[in-house]
Amino acid sequence: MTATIIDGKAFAATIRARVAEEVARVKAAGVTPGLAVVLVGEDPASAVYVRNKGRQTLEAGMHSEEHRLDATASEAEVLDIVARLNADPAIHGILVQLPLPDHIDAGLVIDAIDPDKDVDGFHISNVGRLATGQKALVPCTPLGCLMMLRDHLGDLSGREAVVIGRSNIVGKPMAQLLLRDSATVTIAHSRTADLPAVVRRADIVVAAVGRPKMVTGDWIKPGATVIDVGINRVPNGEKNRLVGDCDFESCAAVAGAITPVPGGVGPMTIACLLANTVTACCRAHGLPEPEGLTA
Ligand SMILES: NC(=O)C1=CN([C@@H]2O[C@H](COP(=O)(O)OP(=O)(O)OC[C@H]3O[C@@H](n4cnc5c(N)ncnc54)[C@H](OP(=O)(O)O)[C@@H]3O)[C@@H](O)[C@H]2O)C=CC1
Ligand SMILES: Nc1nc(=O)c2c([nH]1)NC[C@@H]1CN(c3ccc(C(=O)N[C@@H](CCC(=O)O)C(=O)O)cc3)C=[N+]21
Repeated sequence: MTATIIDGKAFAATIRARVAEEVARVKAAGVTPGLAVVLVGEDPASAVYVRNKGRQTLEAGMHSEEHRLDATASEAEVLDIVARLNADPAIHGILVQLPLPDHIDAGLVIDAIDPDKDVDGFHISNVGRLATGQKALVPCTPLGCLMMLRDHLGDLSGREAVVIGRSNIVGKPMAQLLLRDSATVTIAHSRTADLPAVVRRADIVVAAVGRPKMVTGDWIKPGATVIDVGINRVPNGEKNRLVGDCDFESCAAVAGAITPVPGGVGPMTIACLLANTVTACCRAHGLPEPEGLTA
């Protein structure tokens, strides 16, 4: 069997086109959705992400701003910028790029963001709202994965899903979203006993580990849908190359469908960030919410 390749890049372009339509509608009502990104220090791994984000925000017709601070900036300086953005009526979405330098408490900074502007969905109230089934802003990477799964599989109810990784930004919210869609969810991590056997049960595998090509084809149930969240830079001659957490060749030989890296989850993450910004803007102004762009 050879897997269908789920084209995240193409799917993300359709989401961004929908976002642009919604931006036009909101602008006609007199509001321009605005996204602010806060960067502390230079993280080379995040450079492409940040560049693409800024460009695509403008292309969708939104207002975009970047606030760059030196790596030596104090926690108080970061909190001060967040406070100003919270109070700024032109800003509907705030994203503080992670990781932050070690001397800054990331949890403190995230929880200082107005939850209604927290387009990453990392604030403790959004985490709690998602977990309790209330209206929330949902983390972009899991939201993008969910959209691809629904698009490819339709109804997810009753399906066996295994999420590998339990981070607050990917694994845990992914599991919450799958649970909300009535999948039977297992969260695996570094202490999971016999991980290959656990993954072999899955109709849906979401790999969010950060280990290049860890998941191999012999772990995959024939016909399963594999979502590869991993973004790993590995040396390739003079340059670096991006690979996922799944060994694409061997997994694609067994899976029913698989996302590539690059061109899978990454572009969907950015598209969902734009979608969350329009959603936050509509909620802030009491405008009807976009359809099909939320979880
Ligand atoms: N495409 C995109 O838009 C995005 C991609 N990413 C990528 O996704 C990957 C995961 O990111 P993130 O969640 O932030 O990473 P974290 O490092 O925060 O979490 C990794 C998780 O993987 C688990 N893990 C580590 N080693 C193993 C192992 N050998 N077997 C099983 N589980 C293991 C860890 O378990 P434990 O908790 O026990 O330590 C942990 O829960 C990275 O490659 C990252 O670059 C991240 C965000 C967005
Ligand atoms: N507050 C915060 N929120 C995040 O969502 C967040 C973050 N911090 N810090 C870093 C991680 C990583 N991340 C990526 C998003 C898109 C691509 C992406 O577009 N990747 C392209 C390729 C990019 C390339 O060529 O390097 C792809 O996979 O096709 C990658 C990585 C979001 N993150």
